[in-house]
Amino acid sequence: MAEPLRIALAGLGTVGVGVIRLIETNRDMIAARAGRPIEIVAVTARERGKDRGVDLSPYAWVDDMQAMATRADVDVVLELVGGSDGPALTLARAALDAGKGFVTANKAMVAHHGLELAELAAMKQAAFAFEAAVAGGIPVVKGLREGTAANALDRIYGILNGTCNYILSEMEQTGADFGEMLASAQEKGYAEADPTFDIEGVDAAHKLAILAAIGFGTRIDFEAVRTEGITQVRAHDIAQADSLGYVIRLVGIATLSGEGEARRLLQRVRPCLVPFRHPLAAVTGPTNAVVAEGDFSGRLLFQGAGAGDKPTASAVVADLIDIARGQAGAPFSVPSTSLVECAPADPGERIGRDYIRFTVADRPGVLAEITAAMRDAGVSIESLIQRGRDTEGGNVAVAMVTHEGPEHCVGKALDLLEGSASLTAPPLVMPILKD
Ligand SMILES: NC(=O)C1=CN([C@@H]2O[C@H](COP(=O)(O)OP(=O)(O)OC[C@H]3O[C@@H](n4cnc5c(N)ncnc54)[C@H](O)[C@@H]3O)[C@@H](O)[C@H]2O)C=CC1
Ligand SMILES: N[C@@H](CC=O)C(=O)O
Ligand code: NA
Repeated sequence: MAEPLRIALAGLGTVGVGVIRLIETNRDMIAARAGRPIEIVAVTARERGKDRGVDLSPYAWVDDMQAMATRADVDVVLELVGGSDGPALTLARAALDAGKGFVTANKAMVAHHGLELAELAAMKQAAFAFEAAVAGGIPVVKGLREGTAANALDRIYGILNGTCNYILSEMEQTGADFGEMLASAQEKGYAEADPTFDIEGVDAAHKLAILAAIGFGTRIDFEAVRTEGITQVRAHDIAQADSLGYVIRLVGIATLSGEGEARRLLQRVRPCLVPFRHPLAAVTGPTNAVVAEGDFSGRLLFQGAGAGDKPTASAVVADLIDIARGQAGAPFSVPSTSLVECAPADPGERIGRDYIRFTVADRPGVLAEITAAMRDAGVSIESLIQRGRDTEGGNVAVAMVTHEGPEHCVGKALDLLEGSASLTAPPLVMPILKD
């Protein structure tokens, strides 16, 4: 058998321990498929003595994480620490600069610095891979990079955050409370170290920016992703959506439009109403799903576990196997210097239907004021639902569904209502996902 591929592993949390277990469990099979053994030689984390439920004695313990980058007995540095900058980024730069392969699950770092790292990797002829960074165990980076390589794509969208999907689908199915489900997602190892990245949509935005670059051949533009999380979604919205034939999911959508100079990229992460019949409606728990529409392939659906130790480890080790086989390839499908700039699209130009939830004072004339604002802004109302007298403090929730129209009209209507004494809380707008 050929020489082993020697790994230095930084980070022994949910994913790091998952990788150790996977390599130990499937050692012989992995060696056979990779054509050579994959061996962890050195590990590091914050606390040396912590019981992680795995035996670390076969591996050298390294106190200084950065020292891993230059060890002579290491071929690939595996970063499972997290954080867009700081020690993870320093390690990435040092490892690639030293000509080591570099594998990471760190979407925050790839979204912010992926192009720089890809350029460094190309210069040093070193492998750089991050399958686990997008949609955990789903081979969607590989799927887009290789499987759809012959297609022009104009829309990539999906459920990209396991924590949010777990929270929303549990709230929907069991009536569970948001905070309780977030704590449960953290306990199960789905959430980021800072879970606001999950619930505010930032984690999904990191992943969407990476997918857009791979699928469209555009330079990563994380700053242009318009991001809303799920913290404003109430049990009432979930129940209302259900009565209308929808579930609520946090969806990331990247759309490429126009040609040449007029080419525009719209990247958004938002809670959306998903029709029961749409494949994304059946995606529950920490599962992720990505839809890519190719001009020849048609609609492709990639679905699987988006978070958790085992699925994420599966994606990490798949990257290591590719490197062992000498098949790592260009991380963004084309050399990073060939990725093109694409200006952001105006979200107001989106044509679609929206769900709008108003929280209003329970008194006469309020609905007339809302519908007048809609009329004046050119928004056509498909349905308006106020069921009974609600909740706290004399407030009532009113749900509206619009007919298809330009999004800027909805924005104008909300501007007209801004400051109205009838509205006791800011409205929540959620688009209705098209089939
Ligand atoms: N948990 C999941 O389901 C998934 C996580 N990821 C990504 O994988 C990476 C790791 O995530 P988890 O394993 O969940 O995190 P974790 O918080 O469970 O583990 C992080 C590990 O890094 C170590 N660490 C942190 N800062 C360090 C430092 N300055 N020096 C040395 N060690 C340090 C910690 O001691 C810990 O062992 C993150 O980038 C995350 O976004 C990606 C896909 C799924
Ligand atoms: N926190 C992330 C983990 C995987 O990327 C999620 O919940 O999806
Ligand atoms: Na993946």
